[in-house]
Amino acid sequence: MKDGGESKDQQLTVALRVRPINETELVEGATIIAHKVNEQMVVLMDPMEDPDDILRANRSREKSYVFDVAFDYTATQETVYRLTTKGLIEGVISGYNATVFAYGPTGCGKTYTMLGTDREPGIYIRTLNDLFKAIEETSDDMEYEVSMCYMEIYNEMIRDLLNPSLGFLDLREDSKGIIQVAGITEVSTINAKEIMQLLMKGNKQRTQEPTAANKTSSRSHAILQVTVRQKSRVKNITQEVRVGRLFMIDLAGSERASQTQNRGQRMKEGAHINRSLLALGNCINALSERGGNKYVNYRDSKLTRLLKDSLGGNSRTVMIAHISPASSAFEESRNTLSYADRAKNIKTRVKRNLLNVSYHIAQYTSIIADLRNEIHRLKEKIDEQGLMQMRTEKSDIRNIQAEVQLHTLPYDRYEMDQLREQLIRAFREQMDIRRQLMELESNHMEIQMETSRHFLIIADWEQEKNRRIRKWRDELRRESYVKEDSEKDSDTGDDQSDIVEPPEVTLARENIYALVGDQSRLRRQKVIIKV
Ligand SMILES: Nc1ncnc2c1ncn2[C@@H]1O[C@H](COP(=O)(O)OP(=O)(O)OP(=O)(O)O)[C@@H](O)[C@H]1O
Repeated sequence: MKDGGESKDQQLTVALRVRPINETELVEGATIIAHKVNEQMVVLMDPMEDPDDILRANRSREKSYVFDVAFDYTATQETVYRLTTKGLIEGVISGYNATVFAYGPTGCGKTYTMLGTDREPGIYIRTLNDLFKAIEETSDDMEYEVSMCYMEIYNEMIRDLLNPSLGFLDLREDSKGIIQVAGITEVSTINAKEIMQLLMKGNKQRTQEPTAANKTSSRSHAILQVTVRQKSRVKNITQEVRVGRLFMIDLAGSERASQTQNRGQRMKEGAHINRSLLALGNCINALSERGGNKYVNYRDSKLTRLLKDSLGGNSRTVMIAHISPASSAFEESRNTLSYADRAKNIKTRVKRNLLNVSYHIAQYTSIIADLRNEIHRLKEKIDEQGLMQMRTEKSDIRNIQAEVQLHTLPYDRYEMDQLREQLIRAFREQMDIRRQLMELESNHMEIQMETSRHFLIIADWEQEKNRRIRKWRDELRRESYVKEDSEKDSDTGDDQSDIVEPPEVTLARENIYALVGDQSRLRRQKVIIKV
């Protein structure tokens, strides 16, 4: 894998979604304390504020937070998707990495945003639908391979949600520094309905248990990873493969263990969930430090190891923070808001992932043969146009072919490099001939059109002149009947010398003369082009 050259700093995008207040909260007598003020701002009121408390009287009752985008209970799944994730798709199919993760306390709508329901599908399915559409639109020139895997991290262990029987899987770092889950099932279907079924089925495999805050609380972090490999259909010396990876993550609830009244197993989970989230928080803290000098420890948890590229490295990343609007959730909402607020300072450096796949020697030979044919065809075309014989003895292509025939496998690196260089030269020459030929053809056509236009002006004039002469003769004949003999002797005028050629016709004659000159110059230029 190498740098794609284009690399730029990118701020982590932070969105906030405030879900609708629910029945339980209303029954408990909660009031709404989180309000969306405009497209980016949310205000959180402190429900404990007592107007009679003199000590606190001077403190503000509310705190406002500004994010890249803010949603409240009126936002549809489509709007949330469009304003957070849709814009990442183009990058992913062009070889950039992207990550979207849902963060927030339990029961605040993370799974609703990411997976959604059959009737209100979330970000996963909308992204995949648009991704396949975008691929279809460009698949005339490009060849794509899409694969997906769906996993959970539960108690610091990784499980395959598409095939849980595989047991616990390990994280591995490959030679290019990319973190992979060893042995995970990769699916490569592009049927959106099938994918939704797979995800729904996979989500049922997620470790879910009721907590005091959510009846079907997801105790794990769920990760949907989509890999798009793209290569051009046009044959070239080196085949460039672009690899874009998209992570869509539904994190486990960020609540404190004590708040969900969890004991025993739930407490242990809480500790593990919090270990991952704590590590995530520490990474976010370190990354958001101005100046960026602080050491970032990704190795503290599986989640941060997997998200290393997404947070601090090569990825466009979107965080969607979730809160409840209820007064009973004030503490959690405030924590979530300040966590999300800090994340706004994170910058990532995005680069396109390029992979160069060199052709095998047999393919080089076949490219050389193709090139030879192409050059031969071009030479014939130039000959057809009445050009001189092309100088072929010195053709680089022949030298290349001679080289190829001379050497048999195995090729060492030096020889391969030389061949590659010669091929590139031959490509350039071929392009140059094409370009010159096209220019000549277009000049030739222009001259022909110009000449025809001038000939038309002259032909029109000749017609007009003949018409005038005929008219003059008719008049003369008529007059000769009625006029006396004496008059017959009088001056009849000079028929043709009276008809003066208009200046545009004279100009057309001059232009034709000049164009003939141009044509012979063009012919001389064509002669100069030699392969
Ligand atoms: N924007 C919303 N509109 C309508 N219903 C919502 C919305 N957000 C959440 N809900 C509902 O609230 C409940 C809890 O949401 P969800 O399961 O998505 O929370 P969660 O944050 O994923 O919780 P956990 O961390 O425990 O898994 C669900 O019944 C869900 O349908």
